[in-house]
Amino acid sequence: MLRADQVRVSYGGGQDRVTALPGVDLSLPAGGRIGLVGPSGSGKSTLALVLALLLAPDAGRVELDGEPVPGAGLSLPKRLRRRVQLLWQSPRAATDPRLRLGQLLLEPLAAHRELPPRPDRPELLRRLSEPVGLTPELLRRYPHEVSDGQLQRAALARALALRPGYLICDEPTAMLDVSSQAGLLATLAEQQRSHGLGILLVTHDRLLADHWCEQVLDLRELAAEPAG
Ligand SMILES: Nc1ncnc2c1ncn2[C@@H]1O[C@H](COP(=O)(O)OP(=O)(O)OP(=O)(O)O)[C@@H](O)[C@H]1O
Repeated sequence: MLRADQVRVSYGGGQDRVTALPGVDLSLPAGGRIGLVGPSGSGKSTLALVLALLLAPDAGRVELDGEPVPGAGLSLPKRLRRRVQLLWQSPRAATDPRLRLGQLLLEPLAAHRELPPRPDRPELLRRLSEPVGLTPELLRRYPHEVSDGQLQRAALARALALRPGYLICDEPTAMLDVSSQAGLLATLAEQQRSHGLGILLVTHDRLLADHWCEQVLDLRELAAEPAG
């Protein structure tokens, strides 16, 4: 279970202070599929960053499989960081344009010193890319040589490379056309089933959330007091 307990986040200071999350609870079960909806500015992305262990809340706590998470980002031990991954809305903003897709997939493994010897890498790349439908030919291309849908698939394979227990998806289909959206959601569902991945789908699209998720939470109802 990945849990946010009375999580509070503010940005800025003085007159510019904005309370993005006023004290919010959310639980994402291992192997569960939870939707998070709410209007623009209600704090969905902020809560996504907190749950992805990238932003430390001002107050409240985050718990990962029963263990309190002490802080966020690079201050956390690698063994905690690898357990939760984030799939961003824009794959172009989230990927290094100088790396071929195959290199993008292997990068997290290199960062965690888990890259196998060179002769074993083609097999590893095949294992990472096949479930998301990327061909070896696409893996040789740079991000500017592929579509948004193909790049988002590479971003998903990259997020799954370290075999996380939880995946936070912040509007992952917003930049994609309808057929790429359906393909990505089908791949996510398959990962949930086959690997017991817990998935939080952040979206402004209530219909999509109702259709795809086992439970849908509205951030306005989670907030203990109105954001402002
Ligand atoms: N880095 C930041 N600095 C200052 N204010 C911020 C920052 N990030 C978000 N905010 C503010 O915090 C509030 C919540 O923003 P957030 O992006 O979490 O909402 P959201 O529900 O994801 O919105 P959207 O659906 O438009 O992406 C908003 O009022 C926003 O303007």
